[in-house]
Amino acid sequence: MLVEAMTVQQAKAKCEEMPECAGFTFAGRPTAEPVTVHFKRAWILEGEGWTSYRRAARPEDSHPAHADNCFRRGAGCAREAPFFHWRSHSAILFLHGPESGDFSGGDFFFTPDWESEGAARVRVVPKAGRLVAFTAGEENIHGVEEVTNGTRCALAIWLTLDAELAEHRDELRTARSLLAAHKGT
Ligand SMILES: O=C(O)CCC(=O)C(=O)O
Ligand SMILES: [Fe+2]
Repeated sequence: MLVEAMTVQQAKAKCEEMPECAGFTFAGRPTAEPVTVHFKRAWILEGEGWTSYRRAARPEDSHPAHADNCFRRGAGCAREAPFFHWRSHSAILFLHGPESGDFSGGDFFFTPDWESEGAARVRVVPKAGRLVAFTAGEENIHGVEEVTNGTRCALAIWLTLDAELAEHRDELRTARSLLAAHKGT
């Protein structure tokens, strides 16, 4: 896909930057000197006397890191339309876990910021009846790691402190009148 002279270190960085890069090869043995690097779209090895580097496949998150009441803007998070800026709290109720055999992977995670490495993540393994609850802002960037098999089900619950923006105001009204009726008894 591309042939260019550079060091192996530079080639690794360049391959990471190109979404289609599967790896690269060059003639000869590993060296710190610049070499003629052949970047590869597909991983087909042929010929002798070449050194090859294959790019490690990074698992894709099934639900990439996000916050529930703002959207990423640079290093920060903009709490404004068109996002669900009125959300104050979130809760995820897991309906099953990997032990059910319904799916593999799919750990819920919190991450300290948008770009953090996987090692910095705090994971919650889904399990039937387990609930994770948190404030909905940028202090709780979270997501779901790759579901590698099957179908994963969870119930997401979002709460707001702004009664005017609640999606189910009729439910609020019903709750209020039930409470009022209860107080009267
Ligand atoms: O499915 C999950 O565990 C989390 C889903 C989530 O974060 C969302 O829908 O905003
Ligand atoms: Fe979320």
